[in-house]
Amino acid sequence: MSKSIKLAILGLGTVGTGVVNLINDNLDELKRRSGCNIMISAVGTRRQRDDIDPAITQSDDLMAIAASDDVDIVIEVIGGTTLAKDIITHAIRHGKHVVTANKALLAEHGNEIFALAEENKVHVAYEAAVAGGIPIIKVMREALAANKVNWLAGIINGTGNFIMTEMRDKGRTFDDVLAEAQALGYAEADPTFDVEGIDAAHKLALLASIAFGIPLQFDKVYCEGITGITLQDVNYAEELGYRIKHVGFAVRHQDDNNIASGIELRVHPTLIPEDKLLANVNGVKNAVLVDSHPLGQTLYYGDGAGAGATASAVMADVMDLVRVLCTNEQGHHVPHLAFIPEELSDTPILDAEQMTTGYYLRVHAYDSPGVLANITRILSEAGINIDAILQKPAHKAGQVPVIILTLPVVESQMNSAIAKIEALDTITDKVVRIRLDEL
Ligand SMILES: NC(=O)C1=CN([C@@H]2O[C@H](COP(=O)(O)OP(=O)(O)OC[C@H]3O[C@@H](n4cnc5c(N)ncnc54)[C@H](O)[C@@H]3O)[C@@H](O)[C@H]2O)C=CC1
Ligand SMILES: N[C@@H](CC=O)C(=O)O
Ligand code: NA
Repeated sequence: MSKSIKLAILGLGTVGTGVVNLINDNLDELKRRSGCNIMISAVGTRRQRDDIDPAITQSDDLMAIAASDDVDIVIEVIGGTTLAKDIITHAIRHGKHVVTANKALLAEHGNEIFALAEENKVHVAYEAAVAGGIPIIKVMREALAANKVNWLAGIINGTGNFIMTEMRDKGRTFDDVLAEAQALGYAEADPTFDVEGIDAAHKLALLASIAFGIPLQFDKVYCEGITGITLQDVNYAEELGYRIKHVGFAVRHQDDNNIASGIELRVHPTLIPEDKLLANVNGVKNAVLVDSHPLGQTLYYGDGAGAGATASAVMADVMDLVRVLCTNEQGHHVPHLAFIPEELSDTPILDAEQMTTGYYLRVHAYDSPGVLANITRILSEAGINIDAILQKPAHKAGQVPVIILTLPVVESQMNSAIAKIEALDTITDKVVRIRLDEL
């Protein structure tokens, strides 16, 4: 065994403990695959843990560990965007390679962190930050490196997908399933990030950057979560042959010369035909569908959250670095992006109003003659094609829910049509809209 590589694990929560357990369970595999001796030299923890090997330093001084001469790779799994940022930049400045699961930090400050890593010739690896255990960053960086990515669509929040699946299949309440997702270690410290789509938006920003070779632009991602989805909509969608999933889309628009003219970045609930693979990704599973040239469509599927899956991704990055450190004494490094060419550095992220999708509309109207005709007239005048209509029997005070599926339409057109529908005297509530994608 040629060399020893020393790891520091900062944060012993779900993921940190998962990494310690993985190393204990699979040490022989790790050594055999890397040809190196891999050891944990320090852990950063608030309280001393007696289940940790006494040979490993335990400290609550995370900044000191990050700069320690006794550490080659710093694994940041405390989460958050303040202390985690200080620790990571401190580690980079001290020449440490960094492995992190922290998508919130990278989505918000990744451009600066990757630039600092470049300057210091170290690597910041983040496989665990996107789609948990699915090796999607590795796929983008390595397996699809020769392809041009046209678009990708992914179910990239395990907690949200777990909640939607349990609600649909078992009729459980939102709060009950969320509490279970927290107990299972799937949810973010602040679960609003999961259910309001913010976590998925963080991950989409990272995916789009690596897929299209553009800077990280989390602030431009259109973001809607799952909190507005009711069981009623789930059931109506099913009657029409669709499942509702929370999906992140990154779509490259190009001009006639094949130059990127704009990029769509959006996360929101969407209807997917029930026979499509993405419609059948359930529970804590994630999946990312990538359409690239010349390969075509490929799908990546697996656990999107949880200790074991996330530790697997963290250690995949560690193994990459260990191989490099063991074979190259000069400290070879792999940049996040080799460079961002001038023409890509300011590719616009399109406004949500310019995006085109199909829609599921649920309109509540008084059961009076001509009401349906009025709605369909407004849609037709707005140039919106109806794909299906379902009129349910009146259920309260003579109100009828009318469900409409439309063909793809530009969002601004739909906004003005919905405003006109809501202005009709016969309409009793705000129109519920969920986007629909045939994928
Ligand atoms: N749980 C999951 O399935 C996944 C989590 N992640 C990311 O991994 C990171 C960690 O997530 P979890 O392990 O789930 O969170 P967690 O809350 O279970 O663990 C964080 C740990 O860090 C410790 N910590 C925080 N500040 C500290 C300090 N100053 N000194 C010492 N210890 C400190 C906390 O006490 C806690 O034990 C987050 O960035 C999260 O977004 C990424 C993919 C999946
Ligand atoms: N909270 C996240 C954890 C993994 O990234 C999720 O549920 O997907
Ligand atoms: Na991953």
